[in-house]
Amino acid sequence: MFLRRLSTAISEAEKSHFNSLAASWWDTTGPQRILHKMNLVRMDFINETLRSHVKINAGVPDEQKTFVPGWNHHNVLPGPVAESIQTEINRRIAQELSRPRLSCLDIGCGGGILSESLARLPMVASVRGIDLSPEVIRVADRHKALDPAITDKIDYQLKSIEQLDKDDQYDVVTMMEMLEHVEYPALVLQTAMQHVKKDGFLFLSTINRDLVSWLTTIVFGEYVLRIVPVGTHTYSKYIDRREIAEFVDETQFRVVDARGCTYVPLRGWVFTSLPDTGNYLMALQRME
Ligand SMILES: C[S@@+](CC[C@H](N)C(=O)[O-])C[C@H]1O[C@@H](n2cnc3c(N)ncnc32)[C@H](O)[C@@H]1O
Repeated sequence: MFLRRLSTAISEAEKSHFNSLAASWWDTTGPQRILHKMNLVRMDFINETLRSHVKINAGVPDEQKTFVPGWNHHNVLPGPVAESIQTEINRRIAQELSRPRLSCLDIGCGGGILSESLARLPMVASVRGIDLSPEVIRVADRHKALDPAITDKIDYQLKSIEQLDKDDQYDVVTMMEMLEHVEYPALVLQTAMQHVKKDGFLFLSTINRDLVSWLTTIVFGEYVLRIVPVGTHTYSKYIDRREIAEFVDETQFRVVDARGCTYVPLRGWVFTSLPDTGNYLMALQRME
């Protein structure tokens, strides 16, 4: 078990499974429809986290930092502040949120559902999407060309996480619905963390190993409702949120947020307050 969690390779069966889904990746009523629907909650999660951690004094010379003593350069204020200061802070937050400045890496990007949404955020300057399935990268590349507003912001590359240049670092690294498909998640996670800049974020979504997730993702998702093809998931590859926390070096990263999410028929994906049951999202921030 321990060894399984230390190497990174994806099995040939998983690889050909994703290649076979490539053609229908962008069909929002097809086999990947659950990823399309899920993308709404994951973008809310990413957006909220980035907005609440905007550094509005970044790049401002010390003498121009007019704010209250003890303020920690984030938009978190100690105690009551004058209205004019709050107005100035709000102005700078809005300015930062509309300035394209963040570089993103989307690991296991598939056909680019998340990569494209990231590229549409005004604060994002560039997105690199990597995946080891040639068919899905081809589909991602073709699809981004449909929207000139994002075409030049995204760069897709056919490569696995292990093939990334060691020195490549990004403000935001995402790894959505990927860890439950690799043979050895601990090393994949640790490799992903190496590519996060100081103060940057790693966002991931995956699935706990429990009865609820077995019932929702495999029994109902694959066999009863046929939402995803049979064989999409392997229960033994699911990873508990607590296991992820154990893989993380606490001197380097802190868990900023962890939220459960679940699919409600006729409503779509919603957040739950149960990150230890079923599907979940996590945000980690690099401190060192
Ligand atoms: C379920 S799909 C998720 C796609 C995308 N992240 C999303 O949520 O929309 C998982 C993807 O991870 C890719 N993948 C798995 N192991 C990988 C690795 N070691 N390096 C790069 N991509 C990998 C697969 O080829 C597949 O396209």
